[in-house]
Amino acid sequence: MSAGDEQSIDRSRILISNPVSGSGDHAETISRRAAEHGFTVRHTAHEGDAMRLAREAADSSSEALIAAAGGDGTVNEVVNGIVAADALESTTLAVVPSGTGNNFASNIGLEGLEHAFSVIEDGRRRRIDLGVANDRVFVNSCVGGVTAQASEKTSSESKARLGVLAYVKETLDTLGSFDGLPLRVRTDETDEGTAAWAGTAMFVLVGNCRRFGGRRTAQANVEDGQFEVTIIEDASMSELLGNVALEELLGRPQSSIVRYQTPFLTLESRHGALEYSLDGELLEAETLSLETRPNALTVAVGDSYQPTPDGSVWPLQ
Ligand SMILES: Nc1ncnc2c1ncn2[C@@H]1O[C@H](COP(=O)(O)OP(=O)(O)OP(=O)(O)O)[C@@H](O)[C@H]1O
Repeated sequence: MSAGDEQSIDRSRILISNPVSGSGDHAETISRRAAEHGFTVRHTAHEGDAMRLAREAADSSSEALIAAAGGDGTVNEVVNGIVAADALESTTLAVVPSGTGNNFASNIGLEGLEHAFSVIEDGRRRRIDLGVANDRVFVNSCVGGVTAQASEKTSSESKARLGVLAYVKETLDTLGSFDGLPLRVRTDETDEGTAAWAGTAMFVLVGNCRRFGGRRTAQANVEDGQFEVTIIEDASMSELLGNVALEELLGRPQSSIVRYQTPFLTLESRHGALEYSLDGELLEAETLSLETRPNALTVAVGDSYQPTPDGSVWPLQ
């Protein structure tokens, strides 16, 4: 960087843009709009770059507004960078949705690129919970047992009817069979030497943000300092679907669907390392220790933002 570049940098407004997220044709528009709003723009060159750039930006400013332009993966990296710089107190996160799923953006009430810039200027600031899994941070969810491929393929009709379970169904349809996750689960209420739950899970969802994806996939309250955990036990699909219908009808959990609300939990594999997805980014671990950091991240949110999914209370429907 030349001395001239150095002088033109506004250290308090940095936009980190992933040029290949989503359809990959937005970088120019975002750069132009960002410059109009006084942002210094940094483009990522490869995986991991958004985290590095966010860390540098958060480190070099006493009061930073850092915008993540991309999808959930970019947001996840940027938040990890802010945490690595130990700059949560002095940083506000903004999001300019330009990824494929943009789950986090819709969770904070953003309706698109132009709307995101108006929220940056005029939107409320809220402090939301973060999730930590071993040494990595996540904003939306930590998922085990369902592939990213399955979540991409899941139809909106299926999501509207089945919510989170649509992903499980899609996985089974995609893979034909799924061996399940051999797990022991401990929560804050587990006594020493015992497990809150042990068995083979088809699916584990540790939710932090309000929706898992789609419109009806209620997941968690993002300002309560708690994870909302859903474990789908190994069961036949017809049994599962019946239980989902019963849960909706009776308003209480059925067998094969286990739910916890807890500020921390441990997922221990009983057979080697398992693969988890943190906001869509993969992580392999034999033991995953998860805890919330309550109200840790300041975020610019749209008018439609609310911390709970559609005002639901636990257990979520
Ligand atoms: N210049 C780059 N070239 C290739 N990959 C990149 C580059 N910059 C970032 N990446 C990677 O691109 C991946 C996808 O980014 P991101 O998740 O933001 O978009 P998306 O997958 O389209 O959206 P969503 O996750 O919301 O569905 C991330 O894993 C990130 O590390």
